[in-house]
Amino acid sequence: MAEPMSIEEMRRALETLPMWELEEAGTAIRRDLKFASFAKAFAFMSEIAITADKMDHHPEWSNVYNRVSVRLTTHDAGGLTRKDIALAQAIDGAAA
Ligand SMILES: C[C@H](O)[C@H](O)[C@H]1CNC2=NC(N)=NC(=O)C2=N1
Repeated sequence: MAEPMSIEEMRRALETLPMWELEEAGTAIRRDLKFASFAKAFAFMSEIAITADKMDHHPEWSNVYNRVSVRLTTHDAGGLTRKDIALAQAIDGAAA
């Protein structure tokens, strides 16, 4: 099981993810995305759903029309782990 990250490790990882906000408790990160259309938002979610399932690491997310809100945390570890950072990087890559 992935271990929660140390504060220092988290700080360094988040420097590479400027679009993500760390929740106050320090146990999850969030990013809000906006797309040109519902179809584009849904295509993004479909792509990430496949990636996340391959990684066996799944986002908490919601979609309203062309917006997608994503929250990443590792439930098994009760906090942020390298798995969340890897999924955030995949999400940034798909949204670019
Ligand atoms: C059994 C399975 O590997 C686990 O339940 C995985 C599935 N996806 C997961 N996703 C997230 N975000 N956190 C987890 O702890 C987690 N655990």
